[in-house]
Amino acid sequence: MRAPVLSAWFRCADGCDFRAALTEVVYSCPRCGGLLEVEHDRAALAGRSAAEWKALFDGRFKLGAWPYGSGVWGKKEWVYPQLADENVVSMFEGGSPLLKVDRYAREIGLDDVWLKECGVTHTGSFKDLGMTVLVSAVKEMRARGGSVRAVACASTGDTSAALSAYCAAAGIPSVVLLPRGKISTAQLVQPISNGALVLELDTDFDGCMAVVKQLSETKDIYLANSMNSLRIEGQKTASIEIAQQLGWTSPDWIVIPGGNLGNASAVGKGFLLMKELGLVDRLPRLVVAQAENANPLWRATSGAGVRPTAAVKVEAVAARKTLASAIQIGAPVSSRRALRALEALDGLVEQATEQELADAAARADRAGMFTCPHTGVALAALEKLAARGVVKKGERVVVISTAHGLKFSDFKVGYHEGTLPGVAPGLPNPGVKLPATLGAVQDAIAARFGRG
Ligand SMILES: Cc1ncc(COP(=O)(O)O)c(C=O)c1O
Ligand SMILES: N[C@@H](CCOP(=O)(O)O)C(=O)O
Repeated sequence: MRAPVLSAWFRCADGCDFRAALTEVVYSCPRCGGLLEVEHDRAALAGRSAAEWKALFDGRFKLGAWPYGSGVWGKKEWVYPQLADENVVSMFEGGSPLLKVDRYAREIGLDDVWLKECGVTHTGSFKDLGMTVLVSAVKEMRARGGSVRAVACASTGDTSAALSAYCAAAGIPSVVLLPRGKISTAQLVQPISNGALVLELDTDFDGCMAVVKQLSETKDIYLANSMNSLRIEGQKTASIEIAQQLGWTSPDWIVIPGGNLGNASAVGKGFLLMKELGLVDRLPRLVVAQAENANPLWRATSGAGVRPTAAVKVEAVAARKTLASAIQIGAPVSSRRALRALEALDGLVEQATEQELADAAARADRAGMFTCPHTGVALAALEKLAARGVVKKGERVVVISTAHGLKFSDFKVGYHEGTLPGVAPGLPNPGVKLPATLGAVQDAIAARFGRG
């Protein structure tokens, strides 16, 4: 079979006829101001059958000649087909485990729950999936003599970690704008270590986002946040991977935590493309979970008794402090994209209090996981939906775990020591401090498990 010629380009996601090459420095539609999306030549993609695509992707999965063993670049034809291989900047991202979490499922009254561990990756969060694409695109632009001098982002910690690592690997300068004192130490030290210019601003994430948008108006500083739709192309491979790991089937539900809301649209985009090209025969339903302290999408939808559709308008809120610090976002840039995905995937929006997210994360950990607080938000949402009978026994659920729990060790320690503000831990397990004697140790074992 002769391989079809594939290509992708930017187009206005809000329906204007604006179109631009992926090597152009542009993030929103110059005509209507809407965000862009990457469009693929879908007729050319349909030139290969579903069986051929599955065989190609399966043959490369976590194997194959560089860079095709990467979970993202193993699907290069669906991501950025015309990118030169020598410009790919990859850390072998993707290919993350999909765990069947039976003990946890039983505890919450379900029986087919899976955890997609997107945090088990080079910089410890799902942001690597999109950042490999964006930084590779920048490398390609610079190789062609483009004007980009540095790449910049606003961040609550994970985007900045990914940006700085990929830029360091490529030898491209990076600049990160962080809300001072509002991200974990582990996240702060990542861009510092990778040599980024780390700017800690006296504001919150939304304030940093406003500054970085202005900063990137000059075409020499390239914007790396998910409003840049190149990121979405990489992130959408997580949904393709989920279907692949489930034997090319869709689960009934996908549950994700939402902040700036790029990832909700990425999940939707991946499933819609797979359905269109026949790799799966149905779509999952999508749940976006927000922290109650930073819940603009929830307020505009479930909180107002309104079904999430593209017509809904999301008002910005002042995001309050939450243990799920990476989603402390009040003015999500991708709310329109997320609403479109929610509409297409018959989705709904749920929220979780600090107590609920902390206990849900601890419950999952007690069943062998090690979840970040954002994944705690998603799990708490799932627990509430299961308790209300919206998600039912017999239905297959995939929860996307977005970051590694080790980035949030203060959250874990605080929970078990009972020092988290506003949280009375339901499942505390603090370390037991003892004198160094056999008797003391035997007594502690007996106190927990009884005498043998
Ligand atoms: C760990 C983590 N989980 C979830 C999210 C939410 O993703 P999104 O901003 O794409 O909604 C973020 C970032 O916002 C994050 O860093
Ligand atoms: N949680 C994010 C917030 C920015 O999101 P982005 O996907 O739009 O870059 C972070 O880690 O910075």
